[in-house]
Amino acid sequence: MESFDLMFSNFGIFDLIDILLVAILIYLFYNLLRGTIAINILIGYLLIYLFYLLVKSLNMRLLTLLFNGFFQVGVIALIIVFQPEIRKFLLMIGKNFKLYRNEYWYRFFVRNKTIQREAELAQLKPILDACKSMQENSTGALIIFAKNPEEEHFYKNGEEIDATVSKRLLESIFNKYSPLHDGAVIICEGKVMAAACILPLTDNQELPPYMGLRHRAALGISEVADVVALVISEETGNLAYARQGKIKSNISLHDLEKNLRKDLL
Ligand SMILES: Nc1ncnc2c1ncn2[C@@H]1O[C@H](COP(=O)(O)OP(=O)(O)OP(=O)(O)O)[C@@H](O)[C@H]1O
Repeated sequence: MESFDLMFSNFGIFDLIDILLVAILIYLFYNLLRGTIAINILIGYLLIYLFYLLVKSLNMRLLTLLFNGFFQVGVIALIIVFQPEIRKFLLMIGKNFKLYRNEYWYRFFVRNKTIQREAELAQLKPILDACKSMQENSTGALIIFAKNPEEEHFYKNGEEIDATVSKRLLESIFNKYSPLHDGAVIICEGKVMAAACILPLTDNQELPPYMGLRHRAALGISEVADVVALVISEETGNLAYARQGKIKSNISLHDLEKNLRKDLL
């Protein structure tokens, strides 16, 4: 009881902040793992650890020795097993930091708002027009908006295009008779960089059944790269929008424009 009192007599504001920060980190990490098979791996690992504590307290030497060896390389094993999740986690932190040093303030304070709006609309118009027409014709499409072509390697497996974005170009690529219609188109800095790209699929198990491979590829790439992924469903013509490992389905063209403006421009 005395040691308990002693422990709390030293408890200060920084301890409270410390605990809060750890709780936030655990919550963020749990959020990343939720719905993926990684959460099952973590639960398995924790169960083995509990079993290890049990055999240790019962003084079962042979089993303790065995588990000791396992847990000595535990941290390295965890880093290897959770490598994709740790990567996503770091990416998430980096991205949020980047938000503060983008051109938001410059644009907000310095540039004339009308000119800015016109320029933004001009950039988005061919994409929005193509989406509208593909929606009406129920043409399936997967479009990735990348921010930095140098950083991203996921489109290297597709067909390099490097052409200015236009409505007709997007429609031609996703026309079901086009040899390039399968896979994703990558747009970066106003250019169609590549088409027919194969993207990593998400292993999220909470997706509704109507989200097939196209949606899984959109969500998958948004989990591992700083991109926006847009899906037009071939079956329903619905639009879905994925970013930072989250996907919103059935969004309107108006919401699409708003989101693209917010996330890309
Ligand atoms: N790994 C991948 N990377 C990029 N595109 C992919 C990938 N896997 C599948 N696709 C695309 O998704 C198409 C198949 O989509 P599927 O019908 O499974 O998806 P969906 O999410 O149900 O969408 P839809 O509502 O359009 O049917 C393929 O023809 C291909 O163009």
